[in-house]
Amino acid sequence: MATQGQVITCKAAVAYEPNKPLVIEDVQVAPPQAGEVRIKILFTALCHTDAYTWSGKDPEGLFPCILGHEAAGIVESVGEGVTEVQPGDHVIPCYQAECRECKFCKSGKTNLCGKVRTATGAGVMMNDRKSRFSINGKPIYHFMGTSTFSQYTVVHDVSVAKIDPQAPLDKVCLLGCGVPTGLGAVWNTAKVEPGAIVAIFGLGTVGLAVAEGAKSAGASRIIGVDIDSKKFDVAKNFGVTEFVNPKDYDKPIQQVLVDLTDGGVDYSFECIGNVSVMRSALECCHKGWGTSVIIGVAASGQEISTRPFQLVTGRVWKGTAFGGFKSRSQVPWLVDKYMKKEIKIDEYITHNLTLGDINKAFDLMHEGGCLRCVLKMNE
Ligand SMILES: NC(=O)C1=CN([C@@H]2O[C@H](COP(=O)(O)OP(=O)(O)OC[C@H]3O[C@@H](n4cnc5c(N)ncnc54)[C@H](O)[C@@H]3O)[C@@H](O)[C@H]2O)C=CC1
Ligand SMILES: N[C@@H](CCC(=O)N[C@@H](CSC=O)C(=O)NCC(=O)O)C(=O)O
Ligand SMILES: [Zn+2]
Ligand SMILES: [Zn+2]
Repeated sequence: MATQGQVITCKAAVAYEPNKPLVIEDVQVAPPQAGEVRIKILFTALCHTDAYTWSGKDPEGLFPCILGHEAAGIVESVGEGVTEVQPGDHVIPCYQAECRECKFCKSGKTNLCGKVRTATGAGVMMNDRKSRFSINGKPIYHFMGTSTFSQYTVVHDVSVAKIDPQAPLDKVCLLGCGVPTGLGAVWNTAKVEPGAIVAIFGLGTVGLAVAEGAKSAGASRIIGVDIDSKKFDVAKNFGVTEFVNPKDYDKPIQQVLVDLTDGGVDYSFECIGNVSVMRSALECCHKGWGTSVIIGVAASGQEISTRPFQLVTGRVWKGTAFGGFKSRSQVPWLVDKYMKKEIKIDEYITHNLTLGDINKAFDLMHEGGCLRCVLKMNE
């Protein structure tokens, strides 16, 4: 193939500084080294975690960088020793790696993987602790080990899920982050059982995927909590059965939920990234067994708190990354579930734009009507 082993120059959206508009640049993408894969990204969506890092509030945020982590594409070339994918394979880059060899992967207790995490947190590749992206010789940092706001990216081989080539890449790109996170928070982390009462704080893509997961798990009541009442209509289509807007009440929202549910919910999910709401989500849980799962990402310096008595009396506080899914093993399974119409994806896509419109896409994200905006990379 003509580009194998060559530097590729392509378009990418570069974040030079926190909160300054992204700039579409000609970026040089070096060939993959041993254990690395270069991917032609065809579609990427935007996630709120991209906006979070761009805001400057992420302690791991490095600039200049190429953000993006919810995407799909085709393998362009592979480095030495890469055996599980080859050029032409359809893939989803996975910010949560799965090496199957490290202490985390072998524990059977977590989907976190330790193999490349220090490198991805430092915006570089593990082999030489350098970036594969540059502009006229000046390095540009990677982000989350994925950097999908580029027409080509280089990732570690442990961060690539090979998927059904029949799957539409403009849809299954969403399986790179938000939808699996919500579904997995219910199925893997909380393990919601039939009949359970569930409260969901925040009805964006992640919260709606929690609702979808809770409905399929057989929850009897799914209570959506959001300060934007416009979210309620769309949330019904994902399984939410009741709605509560904290702005409509004078008392703390946890008390409202305890009163509505004869003592509290069985499971709650925080899908916002607000530490005060995280407290409410824990404290609306039923004494003795209620479990609250933190999904939202809170800014650097933020801390959670509650009276220890809340835990002494049986409530459980948990968190989840990528919904507890093992990425390389289970993303292909999620793609298959979508192909069999067992999970939704299309319904989360409210906007379609191109890479050149990326700043507009971020503006849309901050407006209430946008769930996921998918960018076509090659226009
Ligand atoms: N743990 C993980 O693996 C992952 C975490 N995330 C995080 O999950 C969070 C949610 O992501 P999205 O659904 O994409 O965000 P989103 O911004 O689309 O949704 C958040 C929702 O919360 C609502 N909201 C805001 N403040 C509120 C309040 N005080 N009370 C009630 N509702 C409130 C908003 O109206 C909105 O509907 C983000 O923090 C994101 O960074 C996202 C993906 C993976
Ligand atoms: N660098 C951030 C980390 C934020 C975070 O918790 N990220 C989630 C994924 S959010 C996706 O949209 C995650 O998987 N965390 C586990 C991990 O290993 O990063 C910060 O420090 O706040
Ligand atoms: Zn994300
Ligand atoms: Zn591992």
